[in-house]
Amino acid sequence: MSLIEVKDVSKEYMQEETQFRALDHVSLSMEKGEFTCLLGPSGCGKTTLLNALAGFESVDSGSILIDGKEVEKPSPEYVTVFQHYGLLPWKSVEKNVMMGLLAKKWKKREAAKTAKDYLKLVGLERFKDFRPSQLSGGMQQRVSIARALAVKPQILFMDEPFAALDAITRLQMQDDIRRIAEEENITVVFVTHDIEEAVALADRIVVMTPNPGKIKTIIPVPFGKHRDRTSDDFLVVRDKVFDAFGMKEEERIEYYL
Ligand SMILES: Nc1ncnc2c1ncn2[C@@H]1O[C@H](COP(=O)(O)OP(=O)(O)OP(=O)(O)O)[C@@H](O)[C@H]1O
Repeated sequence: MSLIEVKDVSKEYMQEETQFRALDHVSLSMEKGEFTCLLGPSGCGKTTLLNALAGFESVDSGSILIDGKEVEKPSPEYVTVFQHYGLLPWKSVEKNVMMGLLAKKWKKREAAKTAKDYLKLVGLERFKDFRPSQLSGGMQQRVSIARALAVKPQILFMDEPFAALDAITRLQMQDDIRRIAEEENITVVFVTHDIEEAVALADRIVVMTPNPGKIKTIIPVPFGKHRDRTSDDFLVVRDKVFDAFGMKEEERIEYYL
């Protein structure tokens, strides 16, 4: 059995007195340790699906199972990282990272040690006494990732976590999260609308389309650890994704002829 199983899930919202189908018969499974990107344009239901997986939202029909159990509410085994870092501004970086551990009734000294280890993992050990406002956006997102990882989640849900970062920091963060997920054997479900980001990160890319939100296709990314954004293999997979969205250059040229 797969770690995550989404079976024939549909979800509708009321919009101006009409029903809007945000997810339409979505089925999908994800294996332990797999890095899955949910990719698609705005409004295709990526966040709705992620929130349903993380237990923040219910679905109208179908089922979502994690480890064989129906998802009914958020679980401490699964942590979500959002686009906005959600750090407490009055607490130090270290104390922010310790929060989840203290909530799990860890002793202060052990929580501080683990927080230090994870701050090291994201390259921020020497900033442990800083306040979040003294850090750049990329550094703050690293702190929120350290906080998420410190509780050793089985699954990490990430909703466009790098969307607010500059292009260079974003590339660096992509490499970091891919490396950390592998090192810690974490199952990651990552929402993005950036095709290159999905190819750089995923083991499998779930291509979604809107109106109603559906899975169009699933594209495997056979690179494992080695992700060279300039390699021919990378461009081939990227092309496949463009193709899935009907955006390939040849098609456009043909159209203009
Ligand atoms: N609470 C809500 N009430 C009404 N409609 C909603 C609600 N949440 C989402 N929707 C609608 O459901 C559709 C899917 O939204 P969702 O946020 O899942 O898309 P998305 O693919 O994550 O988009 P984006 O990339 O812009 O974040 C959208 O058309 C949105 O307007």
